[in-house]
Amino acid sequence: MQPLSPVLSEARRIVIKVGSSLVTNEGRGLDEQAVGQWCRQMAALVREGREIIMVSSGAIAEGMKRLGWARRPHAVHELQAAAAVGQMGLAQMYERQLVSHGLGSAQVLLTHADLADRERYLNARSTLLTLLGHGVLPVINENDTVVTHEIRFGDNDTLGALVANLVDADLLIILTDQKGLYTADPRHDPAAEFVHEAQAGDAGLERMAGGAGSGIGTGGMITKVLAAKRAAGSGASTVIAWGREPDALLRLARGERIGTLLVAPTRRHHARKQWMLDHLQLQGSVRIDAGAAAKLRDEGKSLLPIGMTAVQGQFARGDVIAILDEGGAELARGLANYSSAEARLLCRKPSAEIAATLGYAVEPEMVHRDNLALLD
Ligand SMILES: Nc1ncnc2c1ncn2[C@@H]1O[C@H](COP(=O)(O)OP(=O)(O)O)[C@@H](O)[C@H]1O
Ligand SMILES: N[C@@H](CCC(=O)OP(=O)(O)O)C(=O)O
Repeated sequence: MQPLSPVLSEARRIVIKVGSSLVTNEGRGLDEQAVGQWCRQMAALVREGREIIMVSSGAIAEGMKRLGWARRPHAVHELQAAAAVGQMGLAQMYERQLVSHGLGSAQVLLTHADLADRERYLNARSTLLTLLGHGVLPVINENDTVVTHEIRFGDNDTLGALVANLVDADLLIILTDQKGLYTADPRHDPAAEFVHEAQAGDAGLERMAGGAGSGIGTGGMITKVLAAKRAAGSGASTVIAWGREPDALLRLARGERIGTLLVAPTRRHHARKQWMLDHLQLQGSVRIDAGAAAKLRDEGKSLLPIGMTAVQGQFARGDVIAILDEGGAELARGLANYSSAEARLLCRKPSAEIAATLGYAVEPEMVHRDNLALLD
């Protein structure tokens, strides 16, 4: 047996994506038994302190079955109608199964526009982190009924990767109908060899995964390989594994090497920091006092409004801003929770006064420490 992998066993925040063919038993109808198995394992992982987010496909396949359609329609409005019908069944099934294993559940439907817009991105992130903080397991799908064709994620592999980026996950697990990635599509090439491990983003992987999908799902392996590359951008590694492998999730979380592991070349904090440092054009900055600077630098704390002494420039919630020390030297960069206009009103105010000052409070921090990169 291969040695245990710390990339797997040390992952605290995990996004788990399951594809349509698994969830709907190859299109025959929701596979509640399989979903029950994953829910049991996810509940056990949450109890041991891991944070789990699920991305589940299957709405269109289940909707087609409920509507009695044998073939996948091409018209977008028909796909959207099927998704609306099927999503009801998906959500009910997850809720039933998660509750039976003692977990609260929440449905989150996202579109591309939600993640492209800075403010909605931060809102989605806050909501998901709040749900995790309450021990509730979010079950995400694309909001198929409102998206137009051009801006669909289409496959949920991409959505899984973007969610992993959104919440700074350590690991993305993609469960599918194959044991993992092969050097060619095993449905068509009996000589295809299994790939145990590779580096996420390796161009050779994209050539191996060129073939189409199962016919039930939309992506095939190529979207999984590209999802791994995307997830690696924020430092998350990806595992592609067979969803019917007994106790796959528990075994992976113990570090067992099942499936294909696509390792992110850079670790999480480094990748995020690099992303912020790569922002050449900052919209503005906040100046902070010596006490706040020490909290950020020495204790790894968030920046609270009380430590801010001045605000320069024009920026919106979600923009990357510079954080300057008393002398004006750049100390850190981070994502602003409040716009420059709001921040000006919040300077030197305790967080308890944010709501009274602005009429609302989004977060107690000006920049949360998870969204903050200290300069060396
Ligand atoms: N190199 C490859 N290795 C494994 N599977 C491949 C490869 N290339 C194409 N595939 C196909 O991708 C399918 C999985 O993708 P898909 O049907 O979209 O699943 P899901 O619904 O889980 O997202 C497999 O059944 C397989 O036929
Ligand atoms: N949002 C869609 C997912 C589309 C899809 O087929 O995804 P996948 O099976 O993950 O390739 C649904 O729920 O049907």
